[in-house]
Amino acid sequence: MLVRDGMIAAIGAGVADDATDTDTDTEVIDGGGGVLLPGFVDMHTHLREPGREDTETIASGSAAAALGGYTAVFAMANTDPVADSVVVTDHVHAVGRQVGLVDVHPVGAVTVGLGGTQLAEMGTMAAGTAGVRMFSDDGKCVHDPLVMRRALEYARGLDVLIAQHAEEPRLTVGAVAHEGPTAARLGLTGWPRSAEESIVARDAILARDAGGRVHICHASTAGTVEILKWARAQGISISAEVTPHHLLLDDSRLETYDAVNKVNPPLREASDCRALREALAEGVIDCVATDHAPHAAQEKCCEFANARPGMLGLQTALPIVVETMVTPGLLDWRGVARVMSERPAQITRLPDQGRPIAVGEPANLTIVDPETSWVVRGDELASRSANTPYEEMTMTATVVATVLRGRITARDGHAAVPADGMETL
Ligand SMILES: NC(=O)N[C@@H](CC(=O)O)C(=O)O
Ligand SMILES: [Zn+2]
Ligand SMILES: [Zn+2]
Repeated sequence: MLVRDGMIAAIGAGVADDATDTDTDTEVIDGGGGVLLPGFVDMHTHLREPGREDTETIASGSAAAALGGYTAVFAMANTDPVADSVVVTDHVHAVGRQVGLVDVHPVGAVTVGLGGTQLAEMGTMAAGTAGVRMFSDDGKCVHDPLVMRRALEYARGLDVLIAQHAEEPRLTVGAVAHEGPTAARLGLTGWPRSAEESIVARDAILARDAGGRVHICHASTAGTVEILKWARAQGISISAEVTPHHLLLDDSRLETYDAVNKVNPPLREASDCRALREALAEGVIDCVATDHAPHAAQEKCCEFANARPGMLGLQTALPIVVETMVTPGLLDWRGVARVMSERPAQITRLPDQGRPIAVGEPANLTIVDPETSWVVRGDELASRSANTPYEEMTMTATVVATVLRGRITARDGHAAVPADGMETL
């Protein structure tokens, strides 16, 4: 494949040789018989800037994304200050462009300060230079049904997406773990499946009547899958994502009380993992999103009940999709392109991501070596935090290179220097 001016210029035997003969500046990447995919798109990333730059910056998170094979990420709004105004969303977008390792699309908050009562100025955020196209109070649920209804009505008019963190707060007071036999035995307060499912069902019905598009963040239960099937059959505009950790891990991980396994929604049971994998294979769940959630060591190395929920995800997503979906035969590589790139780009209406690999298309690409294994070490990841539940685990499938509009943003485990030479990495 020949890439020129950020676009795919030619594909076929010999095009690279011809190019290097005529232009000595041409960079050559030998794919080594690996897999060429459209660059991944993450609908759910926490970059922690502004406010908690000690745990992640837009630069460090962008490097992690490029190393994970991503060419676009959506940065959630639960920063400090909250991304509930055009000042913050345009700032995040501008810094993302300056860094230049991945397209950073800020997510706008649905309600002022994630407070759940007063709608944020979605229209001005959508009209800003960032062109915000997705709104979410993620971290908190838009639990008031009237506020959610209004948000969906406005979203319809603006043609933007509302992404819901589905958690009925009255059912999760004090909850820190999946409600089931494991939590009962360990003495941890339970978070029932119904806390998620009741909101998913309610929001499907609200979206039907408002005519807006709703997206379900981090689907975690078999019951959510059943509700999604029902809603789709009704023709409701609903989409959903699943995280790598909910595909791979279950609540047996909590035995050690190590808070690295604490996450919202909580790790569920093995039967839920199976249902989520099948739903992703069948397209009932549209895509994989990381919910990359960096936290400082002191926020994780404490009593389980007091630890912050969330885990790193950008650099480990692909090998987990390979392990849970490709190796068991649930998805082929075409399917990986669908769930990691094409569907998230379609849901968020990104025009230049998740495109076919063809002449005239933008060169947003990921080259994967499906055979090579590596060992996860939190302190070696590009993130400023190290809260990975996969410490010392061997992962198979390695990102050889990531290309953003023709520029190599990651290669052989090294992220490119940010576009303007920023030193904040
Ligand atoms: N997933 C998490 O456990 N934590 C997320 C918030 C969220 O996604 O709900 C965070 O911001 O840390
Ligand atoms: Zn959430
Ligand atoms: Zn999140």
